[in-house]
Amino acid sequence: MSGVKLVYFNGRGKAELIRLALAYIGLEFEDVYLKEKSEVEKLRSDGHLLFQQLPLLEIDGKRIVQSGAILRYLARRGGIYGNSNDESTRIDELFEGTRDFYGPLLGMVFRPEEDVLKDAKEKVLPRYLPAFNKVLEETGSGYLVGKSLTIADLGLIETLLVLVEYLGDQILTGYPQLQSFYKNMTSDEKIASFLLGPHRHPKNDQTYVDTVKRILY
Ligand SMILES: N[C@@H](CCC(=O)N[C@@H](CS)C(=O)NCC(=O)O)C(=O)O
Repeated sequence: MSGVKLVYFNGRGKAELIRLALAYIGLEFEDVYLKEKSEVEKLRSDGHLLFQQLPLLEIDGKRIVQSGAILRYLARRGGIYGNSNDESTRIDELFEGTRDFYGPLLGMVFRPEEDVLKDAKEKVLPRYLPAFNKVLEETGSGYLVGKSLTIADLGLIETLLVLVEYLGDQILTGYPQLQSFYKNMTSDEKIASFLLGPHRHPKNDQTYVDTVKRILY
């Protein structure tokens, strides 16, 4: 096992935030996209997937699964996980909030026929947009916790990027702190170069949805 490898399906899903985190903390890595069911089955039968699921990060001779564990590992390694137990706990609260916010948005891509979009607009957005806007207003630093970027900010910007991409930037109207956060984060040098670079996976489209369904179901 050599070099850093992120193994996932050919899409964003639970891997995109890991790609952003790897790029942000400056680790060179290779994206390994599995496109066939046989490739996933091989990893499973080789015993490389603890719970039979992806993503999988190979790094420094280790194999790590569970996106939350991978992201925290990278956050600790890159110094974007706070400086005390209290700070890390606050980061966890907000980071978990971004993951709960992001989850239903993935459903917009996979199950548009099930009114997921309507549900997202009526239930998910009113729960998370005001809450994150308020936190940013309280810290006043442009970041969710303290005065510098943490993994919680990366979680939030990835969620907002998907939201704006699918629903348009008017979705942030009425949330001034989130609008400035979106603007500042997308113009951050490291984030902007990730967004323009080779690791940013293109918007999930029907081909992607079909491929994932073919591999998984
Ligand atoms: N809690 C796990 C969930 C991983 C997960 O649901 N992976 C999906 C793809 S996004 C998968 O591998 N599904 C195949 C399966 O469950 O057999 C994580 O966050 O990494």
